[in-house]
Amino acid sequence: MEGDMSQSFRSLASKIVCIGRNYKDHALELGNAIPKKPMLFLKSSNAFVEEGQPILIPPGCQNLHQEVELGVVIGKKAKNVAKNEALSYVSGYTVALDMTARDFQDEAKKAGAPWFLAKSFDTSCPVGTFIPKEKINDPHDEELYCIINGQEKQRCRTNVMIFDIPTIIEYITQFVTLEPGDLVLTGTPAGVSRVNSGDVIEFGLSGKLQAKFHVQ
Ligand SMILES: O=C(O)/C=C/C(=O)CC(=O)C(=O)O
Ligand SMILES: [Mg+2]
Repeated sequence: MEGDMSQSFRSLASKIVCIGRNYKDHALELGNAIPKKPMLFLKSSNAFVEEGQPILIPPGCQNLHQEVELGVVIGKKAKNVAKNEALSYVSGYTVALDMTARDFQDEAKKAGAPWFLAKSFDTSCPVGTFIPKEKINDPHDEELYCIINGQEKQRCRTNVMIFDIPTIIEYITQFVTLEPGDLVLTGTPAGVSRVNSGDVIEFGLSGKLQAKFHVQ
């Protein structure tokens, strides 16, 4: 299973479960309260794009933001998984952008409506390469970064996540079965910003993964 996933896990990524407000500084930069339990939303598989494909700005969006996030790739079917076993369901990691149409999201928040269009439009999840779990000793001791047009926007260690990966997997699998190839995005640190047509976004995990995407 894990060997098969070393080149690309695109065809396996049937769903992308995202955690929101999982870094205190990001929750605060958008004026949100610190969550008491993981906050979940979903991106559909059409959001997934790999290097070489452009990031598209959805029609009418005036404020598209990048959010760099550590991605957890699920290796086997997971339902009602206990925290102490959760990492055995992980086949590896990646880094992704949770592209967010912030103006659509603000409108949805005001209306008490779902974030679907803000978060799950085509190309809203650019994803780097797959890193087998053996190459990451501790996913909570890594550094995420994001650079736009050569200017650093986000850099943060993963140890400051509010809910760690075992807690996230235990929580999700009480409600939703995770399948092999599913991707769990663990939330973004502070530094989200507006991106525009023509921008070049480079992001990754220091020393382990680098990815580059163009905004069309
Ligand atoms: O509540 C908001 O205004 C925005 C929240 C997010 O977009 C949450 C995330 O996707 C995240 O924290 O990574
Ligand atoms: Mg996010």
